Amino acid sequence: MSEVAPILSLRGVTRQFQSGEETLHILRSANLELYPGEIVALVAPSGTGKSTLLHIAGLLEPPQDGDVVIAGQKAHHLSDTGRTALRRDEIGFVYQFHHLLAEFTALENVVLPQLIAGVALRAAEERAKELLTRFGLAHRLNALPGKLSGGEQQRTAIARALANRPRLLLADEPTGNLDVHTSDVVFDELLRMVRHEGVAALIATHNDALAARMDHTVTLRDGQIVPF
Ligand SMILES: Nc1ncnc2c1ncn2[C@@H]1O[C@H](COP(=O)(O)OP(=O)(O)OP(=O)(O)O)[C@@H](O)[C@H]1O
Repeated sequence: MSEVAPILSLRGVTRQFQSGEETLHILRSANLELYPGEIVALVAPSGTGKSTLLHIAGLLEPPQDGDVVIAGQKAHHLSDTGRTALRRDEIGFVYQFHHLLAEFTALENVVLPQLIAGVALRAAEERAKELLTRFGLAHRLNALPGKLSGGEQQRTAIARALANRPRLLLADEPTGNLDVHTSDVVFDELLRMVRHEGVAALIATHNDALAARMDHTVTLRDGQIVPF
């Protein structure tokens, strides 16, 4: 039997920014391996590079050095189109703010990424209903985002991120915009859903109690990804 391969590998990933005269060494040859179904918390102080790391892992920006490997494919060997397809097919993103399309209903927001990926309308609607129902939103399918509560908006955004059955979920403070109680509930639902779907997840949070619910925690120290 072959060994299980990581769904995400970061190898020697380096990213620096120029701030006036100063060079900020945010990632210094950082390494990480995330295996299928593994749920890892990324907890580090503000400004240490969590969002930068998630952007690079999600192929939204390239590192200055090093490799990002998603599902066995080296991102820098791919064309722009290839990277876009890999991102669309394998990666779901959840941000602190939901970024739902305001003029589309909750259902349509979860259907749309599937249509873009080539899924037929009826199958996309089935999948969207299944996900939204699992998030307790069966009665809100036709609501516009502006009519949803903050928790409902974020549940819809999570359903959208999972719609195309990604093998990797990247989340940046996914409940950071919600009140403490709602954050707690939505976070539990997110984890339950990620486990149910067998998705590997890297989730940045400032909240140690939320981090403790994941499989393990890493942090950023001197530009390296290390166990917390
Ligand atoms: N495009 C950019 N140009 C210059 N500096 C940047 C750029 N993007 C990020 N930085 C700097 O890099 C550092 C890391 O930023 P990043 O947003 O990754 O941190 P973070 O850990 O996610 O912070 P927070 O928890 O506050 O969201 C910060 O000092 C930030 O100012």
